[in-house]
Amino acid sequence: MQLVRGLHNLRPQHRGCVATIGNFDGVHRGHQAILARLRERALELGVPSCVVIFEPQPREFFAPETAPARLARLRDKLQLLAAEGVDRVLCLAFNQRLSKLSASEFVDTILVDGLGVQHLEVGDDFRFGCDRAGDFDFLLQAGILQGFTVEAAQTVELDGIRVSSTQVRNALAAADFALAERLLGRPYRIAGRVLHGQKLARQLGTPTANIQLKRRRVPFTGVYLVDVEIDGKTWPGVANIGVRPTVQGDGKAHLEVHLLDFAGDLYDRRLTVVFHHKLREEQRFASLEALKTAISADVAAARALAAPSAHR
Ligand SMILES: Cc1cc2nc3c(=O)[nH]c(=O)nc-3n(C[C@H](O)[C@H](O)[C@H](O)COP(=O)(O)O)c2cc1C
Ligand SMILES: Nc1ncnc2c1ncn2[C@@H]1O[C@H](COP(=O)(O)OP(=O)(O)OP(=O)(O)O)[C@@H](O)[C@H]1O
Repeated sequence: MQLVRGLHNLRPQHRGCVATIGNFDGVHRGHQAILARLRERALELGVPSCVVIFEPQPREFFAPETAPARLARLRDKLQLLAAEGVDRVLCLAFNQRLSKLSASEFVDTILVDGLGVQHLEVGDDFRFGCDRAGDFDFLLQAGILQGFTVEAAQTVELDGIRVSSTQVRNALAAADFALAERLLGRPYRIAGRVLHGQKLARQLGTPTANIQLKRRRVPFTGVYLVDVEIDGKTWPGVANIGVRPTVQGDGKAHLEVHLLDFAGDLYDRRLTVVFHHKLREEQRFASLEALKTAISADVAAARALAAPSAHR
């Protein structure tokens, strides 16, 4: 899959494609359906498929404080899109200039002049352009005038509710990982490389692998029973995801995991954490001693749940 960053990096050979536009945070089952249809249309027309995404996402640009935490960072989104058979991603910087483009300027500069789009696949609720003035009907009309077709992707619902990134976030916040898995079509995972921490954990009696998150905010916090995948092997563990209020870190989100039955060096290794069950909220303890006692109880609780006889 090819990544093109910015309109200015589009070349004449990039013209002619089928495209879709959106945030694609999490690449959930609704997204997967739209991408499957896009792949079909690309094959029929004999042109590449292109997904147009924005960085930052529009809500993060307009309201950085209240925009929801991302389900996945850009690197993971690109991997998921590649796995869905997308040929090309056009990643546009969402800035003042882009936010001011009217719906027709958006169509002209990005879709027609930039991509030479032949077919556009979008959800029927898709809105775009300054003040979100452009909608599906606007695109249909523009397509008739400018020579491209537009199709509304079939809405994917689960139990009567439209699948959306918002619904996945809500499921995760409620620690309903089974629902998140049904919405995503795969378990929710966070992957990253193991960094050196403050080396406090050993003093606390529970060695932890600190996984680099490369983002300030995460969609949920707390202490969880997890599985950790390392080079194709899976280990049960207990994880804390949050800001670690007791040790007053840097205010950034951290993901730390203690593997129940593993001894060895994990520094620099790439781990994938799969969340199963919430044990408790992250707390601010009065002392490190109190934190140590709580972590021992977490490990015991995780062990009981992870035991082969326990059903999870
Ligand atoms: C199972 C588990 C539960 C944790 N719960 C909390 C918590 O409730 N509050 C908190 O401030 N830190 C919590 N932590 C994080 C510890 O503060 C952290 O592991 C410790 O500061 C060591 O950090 P270091 O690895 O960077 O040295 C938890 C860690 C683990 C492994
Ligand atoms: N359940 C769905 N069924 C069909 N198409 C969908 C579904 N969800 C999103 N889409 C379409 O996929 C494209 C990308 O969607 P986008 O990621 O912007 O929204 P979303 O998943 O609904 O997220 P949010 O909850 O943040 O609004 C859009 O064209 C959108 O209409």
